[in-house]
Amino acid sequence: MSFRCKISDKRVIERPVLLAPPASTHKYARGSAIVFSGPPLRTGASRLSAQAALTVGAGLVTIVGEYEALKEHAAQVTAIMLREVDPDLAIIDDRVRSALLGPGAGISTRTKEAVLRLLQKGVPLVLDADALTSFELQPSELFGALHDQVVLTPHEGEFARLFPVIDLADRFTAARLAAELSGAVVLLKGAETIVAAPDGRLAVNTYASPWLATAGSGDVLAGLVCGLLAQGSSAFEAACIAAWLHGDIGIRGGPGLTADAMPGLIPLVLAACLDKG
Ligand SMILES: NC(=O)C1=CN([C@@H]2O[C@H](COP(=O)(O)OP(=O)(O)OC[C@H]3O[C@@H](n4cnc5c(N)ncnc54)[C@H](O)[C@@H]3O)[C@@H](O)[C@H]2O)[C@@H](O)CC1
Ligand SMILES: Nc1ncnc2c1ncn2[C@@H]1O[C@H](COP(=O)(O)OP(=O)(O)O)[C@@H](O)[C@H]1O
Repeated sequence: MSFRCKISDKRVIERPVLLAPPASTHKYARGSAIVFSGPPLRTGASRLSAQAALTVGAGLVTIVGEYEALKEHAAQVTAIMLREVDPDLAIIDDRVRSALLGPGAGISTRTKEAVLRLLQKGVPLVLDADALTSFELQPSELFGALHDQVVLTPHEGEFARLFPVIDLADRFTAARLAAELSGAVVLLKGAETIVAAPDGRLAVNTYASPWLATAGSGDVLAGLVCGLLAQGSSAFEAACIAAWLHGDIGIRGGPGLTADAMPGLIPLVLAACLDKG
């Protein structure tokens, strides 16, 4: 594992410690991640996620999608690989350590089916945005298929759609109940981000900035979680570390910060976390 997660006695997430990869490492040892693309003209969100996953340290990141969508990505990315999606998801082979689905995916039966197929693969998984909202009418269908290496990353709107029975007035209790109900780690986004695991672990990230409230910011966060899962962090730790790193991106970025600029700040954030010992 590349990061040590630190949480205070008061359940506040602290600066994580980044361990440099061993001299003998190679890109597959650092972890291979898959990010699912949105359809043509909706590819930006998944691209932001993929850039964040790669920059936070996954050894390889592949964007998977339909051919016309990949053409858009090809005009924008270089280090990130592109592969056409196949119906059986054979792309999720033994080397793949994490996946992300939802940013820009579209709210549809197609997205729902893709989520359920992906969950059957058992790979550590981040479900964000439209992958959550697509289950608004039948959340139990999603909950029945989740496993404990899944991280759900709703903002309050998405949370209310997926967990209509849970009152958001107390966000700590809401996140804890949602993790229990769904059986997955829940990262509830907002000015304070709460992370809850089905086994009762709970943490909060207060180290953030309102400059993070900008379109695509959550897509970057989802990509960070995916990139950390690829490197071997557990679902709960990946969510906690990502929330802190994302907060630091916001603090460093400050006024004028856009999601496009966020991946470029990640190396500075990582350098400040690097274990010098
Ligand atoms: N560059 C891009 O391509 C971007 C694509 N995005 C994608 O656009 C799609 C829609 O995502 P959105 O999050 O905009 O919209 P949603 O489809 O989640 O709906 C937004 C609605 O949710 C409600 N809501 C309640 N609490 C909220 C909160 N805390 N934050 C935001 N909305 C809240 C509001 O009523 C708002 O009208 C997703 O697939 C997302 O990944 C966005 O992430 C923005 C950037
Ligand atoms: N006022 C705020 N203070 C700190 N962080 C915020 C604030 N508002 C939003 N954020 C963070 O910005 C991100 C927004 O994500 P999201 O709502 O999914 O946007 P998008 O869908 O456009 O990517 C979340 O990580 C959230 O925690």
